[in-house]
Amino acid sequence: MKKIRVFVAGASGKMGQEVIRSILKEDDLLLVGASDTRHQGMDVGFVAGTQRVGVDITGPLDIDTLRSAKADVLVDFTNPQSVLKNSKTAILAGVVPVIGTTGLDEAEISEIRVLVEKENVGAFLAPNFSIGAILMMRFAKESAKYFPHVDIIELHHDQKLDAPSGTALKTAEGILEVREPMVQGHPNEYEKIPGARGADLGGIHIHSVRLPGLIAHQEVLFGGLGQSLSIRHDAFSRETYMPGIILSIRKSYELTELIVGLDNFLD
Ligand SMILES: NC(=O)C1=CN([C@@H]2O[C@H](COP(=O)(O)OP(=O)(O)OC[C@H]3O[C@@H](n4cnc5c(N)ncnc54)[C@H](OP(=O)(O)O)[C@@H]3O)[C@@H](O)[C@H]2O)C=CC1
Ligand SMILES: O=C(O)C1=N[C@H](C(=O)O)C[C@H](O)C1
Repeated sequence: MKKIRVFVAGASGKMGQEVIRSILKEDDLLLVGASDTRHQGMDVGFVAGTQRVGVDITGPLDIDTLRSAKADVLVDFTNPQSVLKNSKTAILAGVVPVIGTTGLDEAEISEIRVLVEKENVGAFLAPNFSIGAILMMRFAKESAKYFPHVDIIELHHDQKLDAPSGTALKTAEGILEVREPMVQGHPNEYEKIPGARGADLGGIHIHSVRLPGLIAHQEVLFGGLGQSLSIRHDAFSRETYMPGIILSIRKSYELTELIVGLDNFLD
């Protein structure tokens, strides 16, 4: 059986550790390397609280390390400042990046697309790997055809760097595919404190809550005549992302184009 060779960037992080634990359980996946700014030189199995696996954490990624690991896929859960460089390094090394890190803007995604086409090496990007979150986005897009007035409230742990979340942005972008940009609320409304109405994408207001104790939660709130509709997803642990990540590794390792969104891999 062909084993898919996987390198994990952000190996010491909250997601990286969980991803490593999951990879080690799959017979067709082989962990061939790990990088992080923390725990350098330590065995990843030890860091992720599993068996010793003999893969030590190296520092920030470079092309030679990736090439010598003979990786097929780079799974990236680092941070918004590192993800573009890591993804480009992977593509230049002939390795398909599976990008979970959020915070890439449109121009950066275009840069990846251009490099993918030039190098004929694929890439996969998903702001959310949880099936429940994908369904929330799908139902929100459907609902917006009938309820054009919508606010998004996303709630995350207080260590999150980017706001709004990648999921909130993807939800709003999906809604804007079926409902024209428009002004919501009173045309003469004003903010007594800047930001009171949240971020605005095509009239959709996005509110970002950051509190200790939370993991990842989002409510898409629609208002209509005499009624409202709420679509809510709650991630209570990071295990929720693992089936989607494992599926994406299996579907991505032979890609030669950029694909965005886990929904592309679901029936
Ligand atoms: N797509 C999805 O379904 C999900 C996406 N995410 C996203 O994943 C990202 C990571 O989240 P999370 O695990 O919670 O974050 P953490 O901060 O817990 O982990 C990130 C890790 O990456 C390290 N790191 C930073 N720069 C580099 C680099 N250049 N090379 C290697 N490692 C590096 C960090 O080290 P240091 O602290 O020293 O900087 C840290 O150990 C975020 O963008 C988050 O939004 C999270 C959950 C689900
Ligand atoms: O930082 C997180 O934790 C998460 N980030 C992703 C996002 O920005 O949407 C996915 C999920 O919400 C968890």
